[in-house]
Amino acid sequence: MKTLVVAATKAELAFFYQHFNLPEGDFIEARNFDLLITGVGMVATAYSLGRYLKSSKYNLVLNVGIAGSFDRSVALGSLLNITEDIFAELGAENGDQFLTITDLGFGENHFYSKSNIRIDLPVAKSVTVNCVSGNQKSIDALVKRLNPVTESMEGAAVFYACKQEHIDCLQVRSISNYVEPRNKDKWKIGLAIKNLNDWAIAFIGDMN
Ligand SMILES: O=C(O)c1cccc(C(=O)CC[C@H]2O[C@@H](n3cnc4c(=O)[nH]cnc43)[C@H](O)[C@@H]2O)c1
Repeated sequence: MKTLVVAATKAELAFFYQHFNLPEGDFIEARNFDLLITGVGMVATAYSLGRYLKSSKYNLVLNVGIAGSFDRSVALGSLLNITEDIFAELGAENGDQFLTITDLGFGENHFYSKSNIRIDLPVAKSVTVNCVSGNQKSIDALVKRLNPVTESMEGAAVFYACKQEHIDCLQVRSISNYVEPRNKDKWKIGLAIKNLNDWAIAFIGDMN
């Protein structure tokens, strides 16, 4: 059985590709792990994992990527172990009230990582969104309703696919920005990607 390393973009694993001397491509089979680049967002992620998880080859999915933090005490470039992830927008508005897909009786929107592998990083709760939050009113509403630490565009989709296929899953996110009205000049993408790749290289190295 193998580990499947999953990221939304190749750029988020640039140093990992270099370190393991991986060829270009969105699905790569290495000796000790496979790597899958899904594309950004929950739809691309679910489609891609649906294609590749069916092979029954994997005992662990490791989802890695950058993310925004709602919590200003989390330093940009720091890594978090996301153990809980929620599809924040999946449901229905009922005036000022938000009804989750569970409230509507159509399924689940809240997922947990399931793995016995201990990783030495602070744990955090995340939300997964289609639209990166950049409006102070919607940010305040999201924090009030779900109190997340981080936000990504894929995490809960990975947890969902792994739950469907009964495969253990870890999600490690490196904080590239604070969730605030959009100002990409303040994002520390390079630092977040470097720290994420150093961690992923060591993790995969230690496992094999
Ligand atoms: O502009 C670049 O150089 C660049 C390089 C690598 C990746 C990116 C991305 O924008 C990746 C999109 C990816 O980032 C996650 N993300 C990061 N911050 C947030 C956020 O505040 N809210 C939601 N998602 C965020 C997300 O998972 C995307 O897949 C750019």
